[in-house]
Amino acid sequence: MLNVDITLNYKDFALNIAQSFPASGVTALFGRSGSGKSTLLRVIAGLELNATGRIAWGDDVWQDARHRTPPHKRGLGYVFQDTRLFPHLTVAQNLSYADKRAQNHPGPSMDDVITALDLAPLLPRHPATLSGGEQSRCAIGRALLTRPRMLLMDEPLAALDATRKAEILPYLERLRDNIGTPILYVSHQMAEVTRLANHLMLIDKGQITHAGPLETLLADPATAPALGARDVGAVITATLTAQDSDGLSRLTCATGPIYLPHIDAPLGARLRIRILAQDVIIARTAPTGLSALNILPATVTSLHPDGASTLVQLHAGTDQILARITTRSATALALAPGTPCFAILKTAAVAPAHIGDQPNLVPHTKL
Ligand SMILES: Nc1ncnc2c1ncn2[C@@H]1O[C@H](COP(=O)(O)OP(=O)(O)OP(=O)(O)O)[C@@H](O)[C@H]1O
Repeated sequence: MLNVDITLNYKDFALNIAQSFPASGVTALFGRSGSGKSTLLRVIAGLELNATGRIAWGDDVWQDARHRTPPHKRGLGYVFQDTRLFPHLTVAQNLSYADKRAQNHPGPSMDDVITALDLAPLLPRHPATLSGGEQSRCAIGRALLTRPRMLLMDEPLAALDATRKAEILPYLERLRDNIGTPILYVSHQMAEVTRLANHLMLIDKGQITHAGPLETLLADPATAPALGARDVGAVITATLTAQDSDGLSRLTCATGPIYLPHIDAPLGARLRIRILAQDVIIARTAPTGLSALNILPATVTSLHPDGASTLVQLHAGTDQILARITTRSATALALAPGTPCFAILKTAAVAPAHIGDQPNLVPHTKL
């Protein structure tokens, strides 16, 4: 566990953080531009000399009033959007450079990293001959081979276009589930965060406003203002059960089947699906003669009116769903906590980028 209790004052900005960071899985730090994400990473790394307070990794105190552990002795790894690979070295040499200087902590072997990131075909090449996504994979591999206690990733995919990003996200899911190095992941892309993170922290004006398991925070209407109207939406867990001949994939979630455009995953895969609140509509009775295929029985948990629109939190089996409807409709349907209803989701509303593997974490010590 990383414990941070620090203050840092710039002329027009103050960072005030009192927070514990889990030492497993992927913790996403999400906030708008200028909220303090990169500054917090630099404080943890020991690069902000004006930060006051205490930082400790378990019993190992990195900073207090009397002492400050230099950055290179904290056992942290970094990945930035600028990959910073050594241009004169091949991929293999970049990786062995890190391997030879590795910290004396548990961590993945060279083979583990090459397999997880599919680096074998790239080993003889120089960074300049690689695509942006390939360079990112090498940079992540190199950082992991320093066997860090924690990997700090500051918008590592920000320089990539949507296609390259989609290519690299499955590799990051694989790292999360197979390598076990805890990751603190800075992003302002909610789609990326919901694919990767199992823990979420929202930061605003230099303070962490919400922290908790990703599923819980995304289903909490209190976090909606921090996420912004377009990004509000819960995640549900579903199992891929069939590939239908008309091109749809059938999944089973807590309250029954749902159908989505073809998902390229093996049958039985446990998937995490992000459902945006703006894509869900609500009916009091089971609709008939409707084109939408996904009609989930649910119960209203709470209502959160905000002017003309109302955010409705629903329970659908063990899943929670958020729906944004007009306040007029919420009144017309007489919705109240406990009201049984149906949550309706258009099949095409779920973008492929919003479907990922359900996290299946391994403990760090497995390695
Ligand atoms: N060295 C500095 N001196 C003065 N102000 C700074 C300094 N570094 C950062 N700031 C200010 O601190 C605030 C937080 O910056 P930071 O880079 O941490 O934000 P961020 O959340 O990472 O943003 P982005 O998503 O745009 O990268 C900003 O208002 C920035 O202008």
